[in-house]
Amino acid sequence: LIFCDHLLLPKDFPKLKNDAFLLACRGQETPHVPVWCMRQAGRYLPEFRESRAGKDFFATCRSPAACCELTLQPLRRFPFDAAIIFSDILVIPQAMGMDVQMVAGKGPTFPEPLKEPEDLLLLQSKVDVNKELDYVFKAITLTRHKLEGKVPLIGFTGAPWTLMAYMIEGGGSTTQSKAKRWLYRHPEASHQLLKMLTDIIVEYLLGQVAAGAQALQVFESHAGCLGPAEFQEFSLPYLRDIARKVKDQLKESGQDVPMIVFAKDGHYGLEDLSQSHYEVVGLDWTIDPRSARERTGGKVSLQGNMDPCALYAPKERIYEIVKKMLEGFGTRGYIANLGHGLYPDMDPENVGAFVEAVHAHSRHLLNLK
Ligand SMILES: Cc1c2[nH]c(c1CCC(=O)O)Cc1[nH]c(c(CCC(=O)O)c1C)Cc1[nH]c(c(CCC(=O)O)c1C)Cc1[nH]c(c(CCC(=O)O)c1C)C2
Repeated sequence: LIFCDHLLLPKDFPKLKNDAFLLACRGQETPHVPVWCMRQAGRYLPEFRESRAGKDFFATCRSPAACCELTLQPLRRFPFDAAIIFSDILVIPQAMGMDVQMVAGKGPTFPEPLKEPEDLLLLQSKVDVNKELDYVFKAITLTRHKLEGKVPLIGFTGAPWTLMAYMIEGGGSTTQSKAKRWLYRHPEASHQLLKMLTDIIVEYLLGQVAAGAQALQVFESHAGCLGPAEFQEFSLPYLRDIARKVKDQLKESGQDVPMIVFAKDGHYGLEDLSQSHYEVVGLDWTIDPRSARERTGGKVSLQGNMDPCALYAPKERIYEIVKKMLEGFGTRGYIANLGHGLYPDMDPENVGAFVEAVHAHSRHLLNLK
C-alpha cells in the first residue's frame, strides 16, 4: 500500500496512547500531571531554526508537511503530554483579506492596518473558512496521523480582542493604544469587528475539530491591557460566545472536545473566566497557584503558570520551583505549563528538566496518596 500524505483523511486516526492531558482537562485522575509548553515548537530548538531557515513564516504555515514536522520536533526530544499544531493566530486576519508579513527582528506586521471604522468595509466579512483556512485543517489531519496516537493534538485560535488589537496596531505593541482608542471612541464599530471575528473563530475551531484537533485553546494574549470594565464589555462576552457556540455545535454531532481559555494578565477576570463554559483556564505567572484555586472554586481545571524566565535557572532550582508549583495547584485538574511562550534563547536542556521535574514530582505526590 502506498499512502500519500496529502490524501490522508480525518478518520481512522491511530488510537491515543497517552490521555493524561485530556483526563486532566476534565478533572479526572491521571498517573502523573500532564505537561506541555506554549511555543514548544519554536526557535529554541536548533532543528526548528534549521527547518525554518530562509523560508517565509506564513508560507511555512501554509505547508501542511512543514507544520506537521515542526509540531512533531519537540515531541522527539521531550515527553510532552500534548502537541499543539504549528500555525499562528494571524491566519484569521489574512483570511479576512488583510496582508500580514513576518518582518525579521520585528515580528508580524500589517502594512495596512485598520485605522478608522470605515476600513471595516474593506474586510471580507463572510469568510469561507473551509476554503481560506483549509491548509490549517490539512496540517491538523496530517499531524494527527503522524503523531501515531502518542499524545493528543491541540488546535488553537486568537481571541477576538487580541486579533482586533493586531489588526489595528499593525503588529505587536506594549500599550495597544491605537486599538484601545477604538474601544473608547468607536465602541459600536469595535463590537461589529469583534462579532465578525467571533463568527469566523467559531467556524474555524469547528473545522479544526473536524480535521482532528482533540482540544482547543483560545489565546487572549492582550487581555492585560484591558481593565476589568473593558474586559467585561469587549473580551469576556465573545470568549463565552465562542465556547458556547462551539460546544453546542459539537454536541449536535455527539462530540465533546475540551476547551482552554488563556487570557494573559487577565487576573481580574479569573472568577468570570472559570464560569465561561471552558473546561480549563490557563494562567500566567502573576497569579499564585493557591489563590487561583480558591478563586476558581474547583469549577475548572487550571493550566500554567511557571514564569518562562524561571527556565534560565539551574536545573536543581527548576526542580524546586516546579515542586512548589505542583504543591500549590495540587495534582488533580491540573496541566503544567509556562505562564507564556518559551523564549527563543532557552536552552533545550532546561526545557527537558522542566518536563522531567513535573513528571517525577507529580508521580511522587500521587504515590503518597
Ligand atoms: C514559532 C512562532 C509562531 N509564531 C511566531 C513564531 C516565531 C517566528 C518564527 O519562527 O519565524 C511569530 C509570532 N506570532 C505572533 C508573535 C508576537 C508578536 C508580538 O505581539 O509582538 C510572533 C513573534 C503573534 C502570536 N502568535 C500566537 C500568539 C498567541 C500566543 C502568545 O501570546 O504568544 C500570538 C500573540 C500563537 C502561536 N504562534 C505560533 C504557535 C505555534 C505552536 C506552539 O506554541 O508551539 C502559536 C500557538 C508559532
